[in-house]
Amino acid sequence: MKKRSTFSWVLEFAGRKKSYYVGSVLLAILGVAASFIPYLLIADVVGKLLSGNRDLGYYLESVILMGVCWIVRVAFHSISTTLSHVATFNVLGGIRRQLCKKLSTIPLGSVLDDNSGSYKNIIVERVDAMETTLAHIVPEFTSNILLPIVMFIYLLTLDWRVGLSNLIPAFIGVGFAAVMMAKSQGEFEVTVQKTKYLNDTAVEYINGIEVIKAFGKTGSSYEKFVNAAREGADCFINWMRKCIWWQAGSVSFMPATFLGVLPVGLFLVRGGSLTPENFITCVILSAGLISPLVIAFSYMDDIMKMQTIFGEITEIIERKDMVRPSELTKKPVGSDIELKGVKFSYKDKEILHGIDMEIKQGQVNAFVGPSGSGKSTIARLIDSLWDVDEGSITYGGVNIKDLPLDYYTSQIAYVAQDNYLFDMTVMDNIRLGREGATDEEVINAAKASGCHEFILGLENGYDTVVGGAGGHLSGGERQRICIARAMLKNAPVVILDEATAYTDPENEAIVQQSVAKLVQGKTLIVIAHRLSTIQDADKIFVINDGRIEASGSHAQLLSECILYRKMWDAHVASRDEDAPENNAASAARKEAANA
Ligand SMILES: Nc1ncnc2c1ncn2[C@@H]1O[C@H](COP(=O)(O)OP(=O)(O)OP(=O)(O)O)[C@@H](O)[C@H]1O
Repeated sequence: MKKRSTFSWVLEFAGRKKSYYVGSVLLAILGVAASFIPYLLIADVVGKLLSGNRDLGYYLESVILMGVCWIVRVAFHSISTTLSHVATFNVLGGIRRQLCKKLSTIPLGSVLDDNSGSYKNIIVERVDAMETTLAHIVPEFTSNILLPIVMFIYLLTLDWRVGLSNLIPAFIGVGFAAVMMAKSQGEFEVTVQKTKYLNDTAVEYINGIEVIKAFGKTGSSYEKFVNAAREGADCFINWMRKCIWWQAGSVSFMPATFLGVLPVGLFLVRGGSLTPENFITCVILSAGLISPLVIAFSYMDDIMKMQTIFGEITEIIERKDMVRPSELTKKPVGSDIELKGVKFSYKDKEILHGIDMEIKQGQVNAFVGPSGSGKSTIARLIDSLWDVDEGSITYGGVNIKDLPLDYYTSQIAYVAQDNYLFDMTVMDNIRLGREGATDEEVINAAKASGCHEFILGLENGYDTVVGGAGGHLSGGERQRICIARAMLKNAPVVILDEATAYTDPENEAIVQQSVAKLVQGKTLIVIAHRLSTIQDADKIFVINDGRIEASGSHAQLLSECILYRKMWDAHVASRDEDAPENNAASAARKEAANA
């Protein structure tokens, strides 16, 4: 596929503000015209002075005209820069929106493969870093490149030989700049990688600070961060070392137009083929070429940085989405779920080696098996967080790949091991379960999931803002809020991945009661390590090393499956307080019987 240019991405992200960039360029061009006129006036004034003109009025008019041109130039430049800033903020907003949207449409694995710090770095800092360049480059690069071009063409019309002589030092300077760019492109990418690594290490250090303190690893973890900072600094220094001399050569020669104009011009004046007036005009115009060129070339470095950042952004934006139709064309019948020959790998490691299972509507199903056997992976595939590599998953007889993502996600309520709470109020965190739910509905869901009382006990009740990832709440409280969220969603299929993982024995009964209410009349898939919590399930799947070892009821498996029996014996031996009433499946049954 042909690689899109940074320019075309910028225009796409600018959206309806594209015309602002166009306006910015047009005004920059008008600004160039206003900047050029004073040079013509100066040349004319010098010519008149040399010819002995003593008309003061003429000189005064010229000075006023130059002042007007200056004001017009500043006005055009300001408006041009304003327009370009508005368009640029649109571009940055567009990029951030598209990046965030993309993270929700690509498979979860594609997101998890990278450190969360790198995403934060790209979405916040890297995008921010483009602001100055992008906003200034359009008006300033345009005018600073255009003005010397216009002046150069005028110089050629005055005397083509003197005009061309301007290019001698410029060519030498460009040669230096080309070498510098060739040398620094690779180096710059390394510095970007190192900076990213430094950022990731900092985020890791902050996220893991609790573990670091608990295990007394402050020194070693800090060392990793310091090393990353040192490597980052070293590669910047290395980069500078490699290009500093070339950069010095470039900035020394590039503006030194007089190195060409003076000897050539003097030679021509001496030979009589160039008048002294034209020679002075050429020298003035040549001097005027310098500063805009220097400014224009100072943007080269920024352009390169911007290209690298765009490379990082587009790498994410061009990732393959989970392909799903936008319209519901095949309507599922019921909510049976069937997996046929499902294979799945994380990166290159195959985790599921051909899973076949049927999950019947309204039944309680359980996944049990050793840690790392693939239980959560199956649950995530059913929840469509990843796509299967081989085989299929159907919902109500329709392949889930043929169902719109919005529709399918509305059918499944997934309570994961570590459900995330956002840094917003408890009310809004629960409301995430169903957009538009009223406060009353949220409170009812909280009551049903047994968290109403503890929420009322919080500082500001339902308006209490929980910390990032729910850090201000206990594990059990977070879990109950997540169950309330799932309850509010009221989806026909409920997946509970270790729903009681964080719960102490006292609270487990409360959570189990909430779960029982949540799953009433629904298809339940529960992943549990405590086998007593699922012994009344309609169907238990024993997963072992990415395969289904056996399936059936608790009684069937006890007599037919050695692995299950071993797990049960181990559980019974370790269990001391799992009472039958603390049991998700049996509690669900009791609720169903009472209903
Ligand atoms: N995002 C990931 N990237 C790479 N490997 C992963 C990822 N998630 C899980 N795995 C690996 O896949 C295997 C199955 O993991 P999974 O979480 O499905 O097992 P599990 O049976 O649910 O385990 P547990 O009972 O301990 O939660 C494990 O070896 C795990 O290390």
